Amino acid sequence: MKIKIVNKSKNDIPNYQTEGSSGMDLQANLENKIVLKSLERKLIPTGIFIELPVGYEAQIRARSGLSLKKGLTLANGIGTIDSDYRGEIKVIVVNLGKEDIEINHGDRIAQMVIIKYERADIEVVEELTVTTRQDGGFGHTGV
Ligand SMILES: O=c1ccn([C@H]2C[C@H](O)[C@@H](COP(=O)(O)OP(=O)(O)OP(=O)(O)O)O2)c(=O)[nH]1
Ligand SMILES: [Mg+2]
Repeated sequence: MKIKIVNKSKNDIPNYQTEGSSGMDLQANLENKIVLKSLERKLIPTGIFIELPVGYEAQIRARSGLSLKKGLTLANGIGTIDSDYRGEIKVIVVNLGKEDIEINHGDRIAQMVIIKYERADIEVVEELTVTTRQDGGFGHTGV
């Protein structure tokens, strides 16, 4: 599938790092470096604007290396980019580590995965169908 990208950043367009990567890395587009204190969160611009076909979303996800090594993750878990959004893609980072984290221009701070989604028509009912599980959850089958 194809998406349209406008690149207003001073970085290259986002790209897949390996043949089988599902996410393309997003780079920070910054005039000055940002320092994120422990538990601090900030909105990081990318300078990237995309247009997705209807029926597709983009998910912004943390990069595991940064999460593990520095505690840099996303405050919104997974960011959702709607197919009708035409604004700049921004990344809501949070420092879950104890040390300050420096973010410099060009740093690959997150990754973007393009996903097909369904929109549901809602049928309001009085009862749901019975299952073996019923309301069991949250570890009711054991850990
Ligand atoms: O990590 C993110 C999450 C969202 N967005 C942009 C694209 C998305 O289409 C829009 C709205 O995101 P979302 O629906 O998650 O936020 P909201 O708080 O529900 O805002 P809105 O009322 O504008 O939908 O913000 C980003 O750039 N980065
Ligand atoms: Mg919303």
